[in-house]
Amino acid sequence: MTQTSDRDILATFETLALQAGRAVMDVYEVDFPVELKADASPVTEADAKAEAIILAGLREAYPDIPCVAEEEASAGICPPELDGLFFLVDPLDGTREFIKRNPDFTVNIALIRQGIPVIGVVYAPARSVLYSASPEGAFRIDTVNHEPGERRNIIVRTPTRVPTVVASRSHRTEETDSYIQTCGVVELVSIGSSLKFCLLAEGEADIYPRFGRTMEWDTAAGDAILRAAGGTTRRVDGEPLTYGKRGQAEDCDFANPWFIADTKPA
Ligand SMILES: Nc1ncnc2c1ncn2[C@@H]1O[C@H](COP(=O)(O)O)[C@@H](OP(=O)(O)O)[C@H]1O
Ligand SMILES: [Mg+2]
Repeated sequence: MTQTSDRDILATFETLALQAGRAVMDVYEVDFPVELKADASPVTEADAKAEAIILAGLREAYPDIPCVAEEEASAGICPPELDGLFFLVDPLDGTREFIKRNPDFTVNIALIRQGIPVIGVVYAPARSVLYSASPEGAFRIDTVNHEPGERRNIIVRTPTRVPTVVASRSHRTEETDSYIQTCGVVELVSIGSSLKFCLLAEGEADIYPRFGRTMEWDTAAGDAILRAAGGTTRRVDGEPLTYGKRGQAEDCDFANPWFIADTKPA
């Protein structure tokens, strides 16, 4: 695929994420019911509306590229073949934050090529910031009323003497806490959602250890942004995290192993 078409894909991602973010905020600003999925995780109409906007847009623009999306996967809907190139969509990451009215929640769209997240957008509509990345670089875009504003290049920072560690706000585990204790003196920041990757990508944090459950759609877009900004995400054995792990033959799994994201390149 050419650089030009990477650019087209990124532009499509940005447009769809901004549209989905607007729909998410329309729900956020009024009272909304919360349902529980089969795995007991919460879901709202914002998740469904945002996913419908993103999937319709991706399928119209790129009908040949399969899409794996959180709400479809929860309903058992998965493309039969991924063929080394597919989209991963988490329409509302940090649903618990959304429900608690904490503005960390994000809209996430990624392109996976041969197991690697190469293009991604993460939009935090309640924070008015869109992160966007392709092999050409990573950007932070301030938004105004869900329209793109100033765009600036971002890169990871050289680790500071007292590193800043980011961890989940709502899903911390004992194993993550034990790992953080091995890091010595750190500044600890708790954030819900894929914004953790973006803080590393823009040089505001140094390490994101996740010794607990995540799915590929939770991490792919943020991981793409981190990689384009100079960092990467590795399994605990040190190998870069890969995508397209669909589990047993026919099912939708796409679970990640534990990982550590940091500011060192792959
Ligand atoms: N016990 C649990 N209940 C719900 N989601 C969980 C969970 N443990 C891990 N997760 C995953 O953690 C993600 C949020 O991560 P974080 O806490 O870093 O924001 C959730 O994404 P969703 O909000 O998209 O469902 C979900 O996939
Ligand atoms: Mg998620």
